[in-house]
Amino acid sequence: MKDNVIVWFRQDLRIHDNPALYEACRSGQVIPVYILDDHAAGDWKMGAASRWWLHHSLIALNKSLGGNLRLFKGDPSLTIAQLAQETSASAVYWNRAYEPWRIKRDSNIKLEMQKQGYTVQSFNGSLLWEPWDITKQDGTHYKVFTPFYRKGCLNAPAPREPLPPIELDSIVPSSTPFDIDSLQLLPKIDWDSEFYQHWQPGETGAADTLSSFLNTGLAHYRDGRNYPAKPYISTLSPHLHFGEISPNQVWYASAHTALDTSSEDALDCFHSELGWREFSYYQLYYNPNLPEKNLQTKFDRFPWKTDSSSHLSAWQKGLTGYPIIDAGMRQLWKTGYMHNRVRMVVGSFLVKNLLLHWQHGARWFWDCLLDADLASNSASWQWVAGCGADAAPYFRIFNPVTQGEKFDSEGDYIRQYIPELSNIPNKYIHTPWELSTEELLQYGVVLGETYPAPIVDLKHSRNAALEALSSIKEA
Ligand SMILES: Cc1cc2nc3c(=O)[nH]c(=O)nc-3n(C[C@H](O)[C@H](O)[C@H](O)COP(=O)(O)OP(=O)(O)OC[C@H]3O[C@@H](n4cnc5c(N)ncnc54)[C@H](O)[C@@H]3O)c2cc1C
Repeated sequence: MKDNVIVWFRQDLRIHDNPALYEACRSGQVIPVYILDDHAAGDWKMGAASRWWLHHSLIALNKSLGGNLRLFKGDPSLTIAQLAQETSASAVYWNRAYEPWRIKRDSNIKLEMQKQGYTVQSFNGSLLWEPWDITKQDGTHYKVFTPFYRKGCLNAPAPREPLPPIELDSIVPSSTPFDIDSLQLLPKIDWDSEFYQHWQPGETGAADTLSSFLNTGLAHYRDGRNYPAKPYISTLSPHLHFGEISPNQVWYASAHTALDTSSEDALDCFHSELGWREFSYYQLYYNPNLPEKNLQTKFDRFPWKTDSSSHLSAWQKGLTGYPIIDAGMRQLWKTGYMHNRVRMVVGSFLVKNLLLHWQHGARWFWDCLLDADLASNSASWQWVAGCGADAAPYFRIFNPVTQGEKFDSEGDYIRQYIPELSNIPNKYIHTPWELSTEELLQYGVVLGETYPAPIVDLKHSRNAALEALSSIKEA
């Protein structure tokens, strides 16, 4: 008779290429479990959009596990110890997670369970390279992306190839019903209705999304990825965040497709974006304060505005009067996602034109993004604000009008999310205020009524940002 092994699912909600599950299936009878732990997560417990995704992803995972996923809520150290006793398990396996609160919690659980005689093993199920495997020649860690990725990662041993499929005939049947509603993950207000049109959480949805990207997006990715109305990005981020697909599966599947279609150039670009994901985790691992503290401490003196409420609320609601900003913020609210180019532009606008602290933005994204990820969100906001490790220089201020004109020249993205501007001609779609009141009326727009007038002047706010920056330089 084989031993019982608890497999603790976390951000690896898949059965394929899941190292912990794979090893457990080889060595024993599997007891699969998911535990919602809002307590240890503290300030970074999952936001509303992530909870929606998790709800559906767990349903999909439970189906793949033949209805045998055990669900719990609370302190995992107690849950696992109790479950191990009840099921006479001899081992606990999980795939590693890298949030500081998880590292702390998991290390304690490992120690405690080992003391009690259990075998505890953790595996790499969500990164291409472990942070501690990528170091400079002098043993220190990288601070800048390009050398991290090109010298560090690409010269390290290649990422592990996806594991062979497993037989799931060794799962111990669950005696308790799968009560997903007990986790209370779905929003109480009806705000998620559009999510269903855009997303299919779960491993099948992840595989379909990857396959559609490989068929139609990858070859155009290098340039196409900058245009928010074009279908050349993968939209894999929530699937990757919840581990419904591994980065290894994505890395190797895209490499095979690129080889078949001679798209090596596009592949290099796509792989380097996966590299940014690795770099975000790397930064979080070496800077556990990344979500809360400026990496460049001189930004601690930055004179952020404190009377934030009206501008912040206009930004959150997509009512700033700058069409590309408003389209992005509305895309986020409606679909739980925002295109990367637009994330950078709305981030720059919040931090540089409105002079609001990047943490306001990071918090709002945390609640609204389906792919909200502590590593990528924190590292990206620090990058946008200019205070991160390898950040966009603070003086590089995205101009929302020129960004819109360059990357959405026909206004397709704007019209999709701001229907009240849909009749405005392309020439003015990014600058409706340049039309006269009569002309605007012709297109059904009354500035300040049907669509807001710009809430700040771009030139003045840019100068104010540069002045604020020079104040921290001189201090
Ligand atoms: C202010 C700001 C906040 C962000 N917050 C998050 C977040 O919470 N979660 C998140 O997953 N990404 C975040 N990103 C990074 C990026 O915008 C998204 O990963 C990307 O838009 C997801 O779309 P996609 O899957 O189509 O990406 P693709 O372009 O198809 O890229 C493939 C994968 O590579 C990874 N990736 C791509 N770009 C980046 C990047 N710049 N940084 C890290 N990983 C990247 C993602 O896992 C993505 O799914 C943020 C970016 C900014 C500017």
